[in-house]
Amino acid sequence: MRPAVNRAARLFQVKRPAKIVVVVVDAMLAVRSLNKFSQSSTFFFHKLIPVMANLEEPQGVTKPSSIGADTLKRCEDIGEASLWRKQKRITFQGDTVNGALASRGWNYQSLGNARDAWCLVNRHYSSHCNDKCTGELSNKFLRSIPEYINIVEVGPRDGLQNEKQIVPTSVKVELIKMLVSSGLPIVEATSFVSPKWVPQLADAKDVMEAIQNVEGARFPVLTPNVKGFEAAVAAGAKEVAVFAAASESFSKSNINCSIEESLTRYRDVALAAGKLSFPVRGYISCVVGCPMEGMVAPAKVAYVARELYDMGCSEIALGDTIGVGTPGTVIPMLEAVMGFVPVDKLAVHFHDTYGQALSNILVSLQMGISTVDSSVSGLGGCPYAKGASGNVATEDVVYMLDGLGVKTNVNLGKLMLAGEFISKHLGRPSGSKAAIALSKVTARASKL
Ligand SMILES: CC(C)(COP(=O)([O-])OP(=O)([O-])OC[C@H]1O[C@@H](n2cnc3c(N)ncnc32)[C@H](O)[C@@H]1OP(=O)([O-])[O-])[C@@H](O)C(=O)NCCC(=O)NCCSC(=O)C[C@@](C)(O)CC(=O)[O-]
Repeated sequence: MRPAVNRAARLFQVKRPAKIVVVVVDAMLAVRSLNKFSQSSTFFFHKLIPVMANLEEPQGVTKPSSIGADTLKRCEDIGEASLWRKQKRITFQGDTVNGALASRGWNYQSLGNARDAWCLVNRHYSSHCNDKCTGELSNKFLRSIPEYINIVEVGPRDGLQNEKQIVPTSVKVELIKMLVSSGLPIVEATSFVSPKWVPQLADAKDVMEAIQNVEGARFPVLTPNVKGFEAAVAAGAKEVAVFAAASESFSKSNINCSIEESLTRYRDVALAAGKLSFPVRGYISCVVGCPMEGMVAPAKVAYVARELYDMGCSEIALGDTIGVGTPGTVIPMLEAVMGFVPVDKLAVHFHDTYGQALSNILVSLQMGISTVDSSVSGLGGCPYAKGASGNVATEDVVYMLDGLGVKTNVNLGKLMLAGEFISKHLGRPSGSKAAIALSKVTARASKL
């Protein structure tokens, strides 16, 4: 055995042949018991030994050497045939499985079995890009994507505003706290709008007061006029958002005035905010399509964007309110807006009505956008845009960005807990495909 191990160590430049001895016996048993690999001694020496020898030994988690054939089989059952081949990535660039679990907000003990945790981590990280593109993003399709993406979580505001049943203030506050603890840097907390228009957010003042001591995130709120701005400031808000539209009909139905009238109101809000040095975000709804007018011309969006930027908005958020956009319409719209507003001042806000949100986000990132709005569990829909479904789910966005190797600072495990919390309260399944899929994996793993 020893000469074979030393040969393998030399062949693969593994510096710790002793570690190979520790793992080799169990590994041989495991490999032998897998029908698929039983004939494959080549696989064993060329792939398995070196990658196993490089594994760190995580504290409290079953050692790689004691992962038995049954676990391997089950991993294979859940699509993890590549587990062994991808083994090296389980160290998370020098981290241990334990650390990796902690960084995702999972505790291996809660999974019931450390081996499950090992599988889950590897499974979970299947969204990561391969080693070739990690870090440098050197692939030509990914090169232009920013290294860090700011996620603006709009669930407590955009996500809940359309809910028929009034969500108790305490639930909203708990949701916000859970979202913050997942690492989200910006959580849009509520709106200071007319309670006659949006009854769900009539408790805006109470929500703001309850989160005054919550640290670690910014909490912008929507204000449609100076009255709303003053109420927001009195309740402790430190930054606000105004919301215009690129479609006259939508402007009328959403805020009961024309685009020009809304811009006049927002200049007043921007002026008042400027005096307090508060940032103002400027939303534009219907940037590619309107529920009443149909297609919206990019030039109209560019015009409103320029007006909002000129009045002092620090960021312009481009909203596909009814989720009809595709990269085919989003790209020309972004091109038009970028003629007037610097790309680092732009954010994208996609609803997922037609299942296009992630592809639209991806092209936006490729065009240099580094701020993306999303809503936990895909909650949402605008009360004044019939048929608009939820915003793109934050879990899905984080999963994709993880896969691209883009930093977000968001812990997907903790984010999923926030999603579960609010979905449970609303009595319906999560609207996030990633959250549903990952929960199934967790449930299966806990049965192993
Ligand atoms: C803009 C208004 C107020 C105009 O509403 P109005 O009826 O034209 O205004 P008004 O000045 O005649 O006031 C009517 C009543 O509202 C009160 N009022 C007036 N302002 C406020 C205020 N700030 N806060 C609290 N109360 C207010 C005002 O005092 C008065 O009370 P009354 O005398 O009848 O008792 C109304 O249309 C409104 O509140 N609209 C909000 C609609 C909304 O919140 N829509 C959803 C947000 S936008 C969105 O979701 C899209 C986005 C941002 O996510 C991006 C995307 O996806 O596209």
